[in-house]
Amino acid sequence: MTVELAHHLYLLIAVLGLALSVSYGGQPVLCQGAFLAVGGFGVVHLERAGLPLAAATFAAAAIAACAGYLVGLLTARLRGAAVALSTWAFAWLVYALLDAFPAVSGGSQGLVRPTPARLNSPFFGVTVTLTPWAHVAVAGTLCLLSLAAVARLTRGPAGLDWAALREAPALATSLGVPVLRRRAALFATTAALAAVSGAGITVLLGVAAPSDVSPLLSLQLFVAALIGGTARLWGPVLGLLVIAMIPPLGDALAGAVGLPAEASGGVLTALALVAVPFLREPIERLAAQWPERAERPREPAEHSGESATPTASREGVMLSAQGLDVGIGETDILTGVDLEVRAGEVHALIGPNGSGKTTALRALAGALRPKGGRILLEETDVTGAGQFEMVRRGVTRTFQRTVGLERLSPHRQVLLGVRGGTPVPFAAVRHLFGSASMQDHAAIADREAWRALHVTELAQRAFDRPGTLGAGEQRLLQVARAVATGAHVLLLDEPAVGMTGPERAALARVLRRLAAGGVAVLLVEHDLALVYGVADRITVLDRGRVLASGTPESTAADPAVRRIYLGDADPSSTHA
Ligand SMILES: Nc1ncnc2c1ncn2[C@@H]1O[C@H](COP(=O)(O)OP(=O)(O)OP(=O)(O)O)[C@@H](O)[C@H]1O
Repeated sequence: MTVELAHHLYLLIAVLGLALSVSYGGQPVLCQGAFLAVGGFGVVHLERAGLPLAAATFAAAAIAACAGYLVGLLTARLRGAAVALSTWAFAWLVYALLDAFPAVSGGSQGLVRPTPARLNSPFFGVTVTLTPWAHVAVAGTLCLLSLAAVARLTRGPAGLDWAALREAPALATSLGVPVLRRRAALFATTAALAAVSGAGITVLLGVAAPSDVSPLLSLQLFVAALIGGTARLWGPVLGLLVIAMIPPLGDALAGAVGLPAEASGGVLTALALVAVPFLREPIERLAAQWPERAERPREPAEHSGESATPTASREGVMLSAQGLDVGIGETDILTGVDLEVRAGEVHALIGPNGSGKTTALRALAGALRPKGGRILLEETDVTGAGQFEMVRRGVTRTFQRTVGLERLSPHRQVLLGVRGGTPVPFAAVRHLFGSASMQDHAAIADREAWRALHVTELAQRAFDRPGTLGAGEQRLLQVARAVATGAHVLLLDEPAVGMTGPERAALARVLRRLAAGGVAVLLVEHDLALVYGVADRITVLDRGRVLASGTPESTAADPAVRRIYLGDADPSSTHA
């Protein structure tokens, strides 16, 4: 009974680790058993090589972390079923390798090590005999430490990344968060915790056997992580309780219908997997009642006012496209587009549906690689630089559709923008250990967030539940997140969609305020009354080519614009 309890607590460590990738990384990882194997077999081999138990466990976890990081990088671009299949294949590969190399795995009997184990502390000269109760204490402490670490990380910079990875990876990328590396780092942590779990179980049972780390175990751990897939800390605990029920239920089933125990365990795991969507929905509904908690910082006094605008430090042309050709697949979308966006100006990009405005924005933001032409940021050629690089250089875009992070307060969402725009090395680890310098960084990030909230007139809503924000406020929040990256160039895709009249007026004020602060704003918009009310310069696109470009007056008077695009009406009085 005590051994079983310790066994389950060790497994809980693996489930907690897996929940990081599944719930936070949004990746259905099906190879946790393989990393348990790294820990289980690794610790025996490393001990045989002369390492003390604690060092052997640490080294096995480090090896698993490296392997996890690699697998994480390989699978980070994949989504959904592709991740599940590739990690499932990895689980089988490791299982097959254990079978193929009995020198490593000890064959079907496994590798035996002496039990009970002893832990020697070189510092205090203490020796602890790892009896089953000692294992319960060790495993329980590790579980509590893992839970506490995850809880602390969730409230810090890592929590922001995780929320974005889980709910809106495309948004995270557009804000400069390195999504692939973050997923790989989560995967590495997942693998390291599995290895600790595997090492603990091997030491507890005195044997590491291939049959104990089969792909079925990976599936069971996945089900456990999935049941609590709402990224709540109690989720994995609940999941493990379900998993703990499988062996006794499997035995009962085996007895009742005469199935082999292994097969009935598999049947029950499959049933649990099928039941997960039905279990998850009520759990998620319950979890959604509590938005993610974070420290609720007070607004710094010097930023509680209208005057909070970006600093006007640059002038002249900030971003320009020269003869830009962009295609998607075989289709040419933009041909020879020239465009100049100046510091301190709102430059509107207008044109009929499908004329290529969003495509131009995506290319300028680094989300699409142009087929021809150049993109210059001030004097620097940035053609082909990716989104990540462009955000670092001060160019950020918003999306045409509203993308929200439903569990993060507006303040935290804006902090995500700050985090993407001005990354702090090893921020998550430094936050975890309460580094003093991290507190300074946090204070700076907080000031930036408040600045962005004030510029966009959202400061009053900073801590409200995102779901209570109106459609227009959600659009402004998109702008606020982009502003928070510290962008000198903002590429805004139809920010007025869904806005009421007063909200449009607020948006116009926000755009003028940003320009007055020195930001170069490229505004894609169909609301021509708004455009002609705020723009300093207008470029009209038609079928992927520039039809006209100049001041609002000159484009409004341009016969080609009137005739071809606006049907002879005066564009400045038109709502499209
Ligand atoms: N992923 C894609 N694959 C193929 N064609 C695409 C893709 N995205 C856009 N297009 C095509 O490129 C053209 C330009 O689209 P784009 O969204 O840039 O236009 P737009 O001017 O922003 O339109 P709207 O005002 O309706 O948003 C359209 O004909 C569209 O069908």
